[in-house]
Amino acid sequence: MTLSDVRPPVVATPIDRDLIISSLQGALQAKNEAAQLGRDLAHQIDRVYFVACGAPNRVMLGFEYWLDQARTDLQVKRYFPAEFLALAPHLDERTLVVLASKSGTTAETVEAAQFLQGQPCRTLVVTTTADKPLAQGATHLFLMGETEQAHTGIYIVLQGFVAGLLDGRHGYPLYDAVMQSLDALPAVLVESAEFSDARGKADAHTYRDDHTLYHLASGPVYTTAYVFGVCMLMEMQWLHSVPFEAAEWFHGPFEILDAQTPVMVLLGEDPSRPLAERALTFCQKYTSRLMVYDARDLPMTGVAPEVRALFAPYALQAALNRFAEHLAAERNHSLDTRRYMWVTEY
Ligand SMILES: O=P(O)(O)OC[C@H]1O[C@](O)(CO)[C@@H](O)[C@@H]1O
Repeated sequence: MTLSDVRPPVVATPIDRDLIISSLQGALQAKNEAAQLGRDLAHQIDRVYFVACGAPNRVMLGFEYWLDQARTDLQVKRYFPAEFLALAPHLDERTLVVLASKSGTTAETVEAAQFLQGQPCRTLVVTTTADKPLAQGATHLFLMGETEQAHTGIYIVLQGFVAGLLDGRHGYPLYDAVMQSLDALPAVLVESAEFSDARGKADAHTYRDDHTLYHLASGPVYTTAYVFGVCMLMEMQWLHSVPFEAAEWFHGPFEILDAQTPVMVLLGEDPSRPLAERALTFCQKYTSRLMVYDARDLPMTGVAPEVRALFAPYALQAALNRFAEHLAAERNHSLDTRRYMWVTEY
């Protein structure tokens, strides 16, 4: 008898509206203070470095995109903590380094924070609770509280900060819409999950025996392609699950496609959407095994129309979480299983 014979079968976790909504209350409160800090620092800083691993790093990718799109004159860069330390970019009193971590314990991120304590720059840290190693010594600390939704919580806090920063520095016409819509985001996550649950179940059944999956997305929606493709399907399902930037699809990767290749295309509502649509048109021609998740199909109730594009990656993520839950059940492979991460020395 093997271990899998005695373990209970994996089941998809039901959508828990109250848990999702209550888990994000700390982040929603912190975002107001973060927005105020953004305004306060608007003319005190010239550069913002975003530093994190994994999913929080890809949340920051979205801010890089939107800060560019807003034509800010701030210098904005995003780093993995280990690269940040190895490169040691310019730091001075007009530099803000933003660090975020769901656990607050990720070694590379904590090491970067410790290094920064001896530097002339400011730091802004987002994590869960004050006892976490990452919370120590930050110039500005934002705590979400223990949460099941730390990835979205980090987004909420940093979105508040970035909205305040842009408004204070350049004037940001979307400021009020962003801040009000953030309050609706927890319910939007529930809504998107409920809206997509049956479809996620069907897709999980269809693709249960595939070991390779490609994900295509453009602009800020690449955050979702990465978090779903890598942090969920690679890390939690051990699948060969590869996210690609749609902008690069025609520069090599598309050669992998044949009629049996499973591809997921994620469509957002930001200016990069036509890039993903172009990749989709190509995929429709050459593979019959295509999944399209389009933010335009999601109601996003309570999100102002003019800021739907900012929220689309998170609404899509909530939809895809249902696919992951059902895939875990179909494959009888729990999303909590790790063989190396937090288990071995690395
Ligand atoms: O947000 P944290 O706790 O720093 O964790 C980062 C880790 O989380 C993930 O984003 C997802 O599990 C990993 O890719 C990464 O190692």
